[in-house]
Amino acid sequence: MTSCKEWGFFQVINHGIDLELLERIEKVAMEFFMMPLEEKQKYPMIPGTVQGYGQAFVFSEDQKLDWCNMFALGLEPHCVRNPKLWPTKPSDFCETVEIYSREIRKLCKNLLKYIAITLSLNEDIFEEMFGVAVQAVRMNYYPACPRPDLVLGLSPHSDGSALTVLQQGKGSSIGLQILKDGKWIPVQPIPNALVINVGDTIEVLTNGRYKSVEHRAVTHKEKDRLSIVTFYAPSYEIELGPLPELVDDKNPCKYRRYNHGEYSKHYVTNKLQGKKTLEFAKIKN
Ligand SMILES: O=C(O)CCC(=O)C(=O)O
Ligand SMILES: [Fe+2]
Repeated sequence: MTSCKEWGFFQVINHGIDLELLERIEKVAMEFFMMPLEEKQKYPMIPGTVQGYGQAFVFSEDQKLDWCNMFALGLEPHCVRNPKLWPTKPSDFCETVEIYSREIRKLCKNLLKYIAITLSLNEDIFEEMFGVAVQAVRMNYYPACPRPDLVLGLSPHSDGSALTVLQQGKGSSIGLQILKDGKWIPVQPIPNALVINVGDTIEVLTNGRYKSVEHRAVTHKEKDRLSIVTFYAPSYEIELGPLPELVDDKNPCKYRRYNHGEYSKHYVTNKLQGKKTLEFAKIKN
């Protein structure tokens, strides 16, 4: 957790999730991506939205695209689900996503407790504030790329979530990188571990004690890559800003209060550009 404050991310090995489940989710994700295009296109990501199969964060015809196919689904609360986008094939896809999501949700709740404890806050502070937390999953498939020097797998960004749980596919190429002191550092996968990213929402709530991590994905010449990414965030209805307990003379308030739904909308309607979306919340002197 201490390294997390400095780095904005960490890897958990003792996450308590059955390794068989981690394998199962990878299997159904890969089976989905390996289906013929016509099959996947039955679940299209409509431009300007982030659910379904396709490429998110595309806003103009001359934008250089990332080398990545995505398939994303809203999960919780149920009102964020679009049932038309839940695939019928592979046949165990939906069931596996449901079980996986339930386990990841428990993990997120636990991790938020630990974060609260490291800040000497009531351990339930985030849970009580978040309401029914919003959860979504995004599966990213990066095919091998003949010119990795010319195109990124996923452009630099921080996640708008409170926390993100990122599972790197077994046998995938190494592709996730984080920005630290102006340098891109590859995240070496630890077998069976899950990567946890601090998202923008935790940066705001903790008044910058925890900082969201800027990260990107690179492609590989010969190997493809899969990642399964869960975003965990407060309910869209809540108003949030730095916790008063973390604001004082030495730590002046760095972010304004805002509605989380508005922030989410701002996030998904802007290109991925490092931590630029967080400008939305920053108090400028
Ligand atoms: O594929 C990865 O490792 C990064 C994915 C990611 O950052 C995202 O989906 O937000
Ligand atoms: Fe991300």
